[in-house]
Amino acid sequence: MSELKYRRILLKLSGEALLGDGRCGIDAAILQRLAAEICDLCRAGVQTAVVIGGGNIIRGAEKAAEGLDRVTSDHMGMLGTVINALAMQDAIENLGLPVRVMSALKINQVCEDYIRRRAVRHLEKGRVVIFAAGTGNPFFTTDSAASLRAVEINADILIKATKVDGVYSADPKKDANATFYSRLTFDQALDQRLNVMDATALVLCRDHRIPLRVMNVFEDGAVMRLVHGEEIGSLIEAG
Ligand SMILES: Nc1ncnc2c1ncn2[C@@H]1O[C@H](COP(=O)(O)OP(=O)(O)O)[C@@H](O)[C@H]1O
Ligand SMILES: O=c1ccn([C@@H]2O[C@H](COP(=O)(O)OP(=O)(O)O)[C@@H](O)[C@H]2O)c(=O)[nH]1
Repeated sequence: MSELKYRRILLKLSGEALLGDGRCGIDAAILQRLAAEICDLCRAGVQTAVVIGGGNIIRGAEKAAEGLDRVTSDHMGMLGTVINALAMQDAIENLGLPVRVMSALKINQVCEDYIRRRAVRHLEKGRVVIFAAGTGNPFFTTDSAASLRAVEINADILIKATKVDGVYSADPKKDANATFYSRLTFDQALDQRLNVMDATALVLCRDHRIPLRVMNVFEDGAVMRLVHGEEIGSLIEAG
């Protein structure tokens, strides 16, 4: 394969993608496949940091709509991301790669606290770093956490691996006539309210000039091709 285009990436994995055909929880085969892809990236020399969502376990806003206090339900959502992160840590470790979960909430009998300088050090040593518990604050999403960590660790790119092939003119799951954008600017995504990522996440990437790729999490080997420069999914850049 060609030279690496990106040497340090922040990979945002959809929590919901871990569901598979189930209604709640983690599909072992999907977890294994994603862990293997992360290991391949690391072995190819890509410093790989990961943020995993929690949509397969709990979404705070949905629980709040059912009557639960919003802050409490967001705390539950963040703990859900820790569960996913621990599962991924185990899967990666079983494939023989060093990996650390770092949590934005303090649960240091379970995993490391998030400390930026330590995270960067882990990456430099070739360890996979999984950032858990989102930003540590309610009312945010793991997409915002992914943007924040990408900026903090100075990632070359943020890759959002999700359930659609990229960014469309409208939600392709709801509008069959939605057209695909292979390239667009953050301002375009914000102005046109292309809800593939929340505004906080988009603004952070825009202001700190971190390019964002949105791609399908179910496409085997796509992240590897992407880090070698192939155009995959949609690229969102500062204008
Ligand atoms: N303009 C758009 N282009 C692409 N996807 C969109 C758009 N608007 C809404 N979506 C939806 O956004 C979803 C991805 O965001 P989200 O639900 O946060 O997923 P994730 O679980 O990856 O965080 C897609 O599955 C898609 O249905
Ligand atoms: O900084 C954060 C990140 C996440 N969450 C909570 O964790 C849940 C799971 O994350 P998300 O919905 O982003 O997961 P994904 O859509 O990526 O699976 C969210 O619904 C929120 O309730 C939060 O409160 N603060």
